[in-house]
Amino acid sequence: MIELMDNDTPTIALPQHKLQLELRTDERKGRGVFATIPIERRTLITISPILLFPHEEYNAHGQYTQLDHYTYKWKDGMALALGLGSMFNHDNDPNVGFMRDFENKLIRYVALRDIAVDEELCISYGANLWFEDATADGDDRKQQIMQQQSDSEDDMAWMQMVMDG
Ligand SMILES: C[S@@+](CC[C@H](N)C(=O)[O-])C[C@H]1O[C@@H](n2cnc3c(N)ncnc32)[C@H](O)[C@@H]1O
Repeated sequence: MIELMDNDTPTIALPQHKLQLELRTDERKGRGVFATIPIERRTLITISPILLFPHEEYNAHGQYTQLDHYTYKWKDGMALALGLGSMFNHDNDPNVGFMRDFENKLIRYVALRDIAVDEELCISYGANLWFEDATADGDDRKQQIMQQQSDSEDDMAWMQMVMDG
């Protein structure tokens, strides 16, 4: 929820601490986010404020650093999600969707379906991966989901499409 204070600057609630999540490490994927309690579909998992790198700065420096494994496409450049947002691994059948909020410079992460205890919380990075996907299985529908996310300008529309199944 976003509230405007008297001076019109937004105050953004950060409810992430209500959910009991863990960081666990996988040999192939590195660190990832796991549920320790059941999470219901449509639950807001976390909100990550972003750090924006303008295109010029990113092209000159960022793309040659570790940042390139973590950044999201943004309106005017590339964005690093602060906090848990940078820890979600990729799955081509994701159980977590994300919505970029360009105006408030943050990303909201929402459960796309019910998530069980010990399940990893994964997002889709889209169709153009830069690493060997440890979870790929070549399923047609999943490939289609990835491609549609890559093509979509609208995170909300993509999430709706996945949730409608
Ligand atoms: C945004 S980071 C995710 C957090 C990362 N695992 C860590 O430990 O910092 C993205 C990186 O995680 C790894 N990764 C994410 N999803 C993966 C997957 N499905 N298969 C293999 N590696 C994955 C890749 O090395 C990728 O560059």
